[in-house]
Amino acid sequence: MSAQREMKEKNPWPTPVTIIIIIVIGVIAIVALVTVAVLQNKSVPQKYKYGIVLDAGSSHTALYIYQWPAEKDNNTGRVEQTHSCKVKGKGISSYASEPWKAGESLKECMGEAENTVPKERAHETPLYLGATAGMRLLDIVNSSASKNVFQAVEKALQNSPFSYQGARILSGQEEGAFGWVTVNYLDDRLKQGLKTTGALDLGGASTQISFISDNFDGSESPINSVNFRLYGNDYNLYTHSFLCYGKDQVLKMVLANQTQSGATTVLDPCFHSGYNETKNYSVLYDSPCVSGRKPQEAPEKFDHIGKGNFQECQKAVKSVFNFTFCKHSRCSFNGVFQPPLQGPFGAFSAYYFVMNFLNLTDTSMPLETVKQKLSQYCGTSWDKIKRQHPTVNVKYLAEYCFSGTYILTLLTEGYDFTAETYSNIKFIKKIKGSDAGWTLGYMLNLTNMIPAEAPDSPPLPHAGYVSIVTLMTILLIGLLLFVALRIFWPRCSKKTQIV
Ligand SMILES: Nc1ccn([C@@H]2O[C@H](COP(=O)(O)OP(=O)(O)OP(=O)(O)O)[C@@H](O)[C@H]2O)c(=O)n1
Repeated sequence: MSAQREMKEKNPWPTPVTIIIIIVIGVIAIVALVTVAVLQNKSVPQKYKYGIVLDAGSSHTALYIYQWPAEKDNNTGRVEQTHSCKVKGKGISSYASEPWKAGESLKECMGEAENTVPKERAHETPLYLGATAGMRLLDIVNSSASKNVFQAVEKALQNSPFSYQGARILSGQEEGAFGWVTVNYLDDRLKQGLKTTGALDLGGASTQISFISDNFDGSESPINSVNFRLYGNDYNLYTHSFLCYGKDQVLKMVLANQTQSGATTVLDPCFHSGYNETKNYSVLYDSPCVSGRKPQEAPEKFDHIGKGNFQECQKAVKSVFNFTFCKHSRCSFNGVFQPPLQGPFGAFSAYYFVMNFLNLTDTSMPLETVKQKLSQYCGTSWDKIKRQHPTVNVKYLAEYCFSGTYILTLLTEGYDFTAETYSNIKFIKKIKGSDAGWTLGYMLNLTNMIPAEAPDSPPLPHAGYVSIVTLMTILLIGLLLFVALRIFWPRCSKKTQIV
């Protein structure tokens, strides 16, 4: 047979039935992938767990409610402040002579807590009360009065629907350390093992400084050392709390220094000219921070008259610091060891209230300019100040010149911030919606919400998972398009074959 050339067209692809099956499987696969991706990323209605902390400070009590995703309380969910309530009236230590009022005072804020925490969560919501320097001082002068106040407070809290976990006085060291934990937790520095921020807390009766220093391992002054292991990282924190160095007690100490002669008139450079109030010697000297120093021949009252002079005020404030003795290699003041300052600092509580009022929270402003502005403010007459701030509580208003001067003196002379390092301080009230202060750190610690070791990460991060699903979907669509082209435009896929 002679060689015959037979031109024969042959389609190399599967039959239409096979192709339809492939398309159907492909479509099902895409639908399944998209459904899974959508379901994975769908925002399910979030359920929360709650925790409540009462900060019983020297000047006032505040209630904070925290929440975190219920399914993530195995240390991975973010805890955030969802509500806060300022208790009306003074701090619980001021109810020493009528303790039942301390319990009564909490009722309004406890009511707000009941309205905030869902009823079904209340019984499992831990409730803590921590008292700070006001109660520390009361405990020193009258421990039975302090016990009575706690009893009254406990009674009020035990009657709440929450899971009451107890009320106690925090040590100054705890107050400093938990403030540091709060700031660094909220900044996400702990989980990521980043360099930490120091914490500066100024209250009414005490002040705290806490930071990590490469030059501090706790050996020189063990009482200033707190060790943590958090998310797999070790921290050796330097912390110190100065009792009596909160701004209300320092004001008493400065005034005590000015009234040692038992005078009936005191010309005070830290108060505005035109300020004139009659005050009681016994009220001024009622605190253990100045007790024993009341002049023997003191009259009942004295006229507290403002002079409005920043430089003189600085001198008067400096007189409450002792810089002359130090048995360590270096000290801040009053013989307290302090390693060299290191890193950025967050300054909160009264640091923020005062500097914010004075419009001096911008620390990029040269320190000299800050002093000039404060000097100008202190030199303004009391009448003008009152006219300029008609809505501000007059008690606070009268003290801002003194408070600003004390803050600058404490930071620069006390802790040794310089013109260069002053800009390392950031005056803060809140971080990502939660107040800076010891309460959050305290709750995180008591509820074991910060693990010592880093939690295991999932085999695939969320972003990786979404990328893989997207890639596979694109590939499948491409494959289906390719197959469809082959079917509907067969010529594109036909090749002339020579058999
Ligand atoms: N707008 C405001 C609010 C408060 N203050 C002052 O800030 C201090 C209160 O700070 P805070 O952190 O609330 O202190 P306490 O917790 O009351 O005090 P401590 O921690 O020492 O017990 C008080 O001196 C108060 O007069 C202020 O100057 N301006």
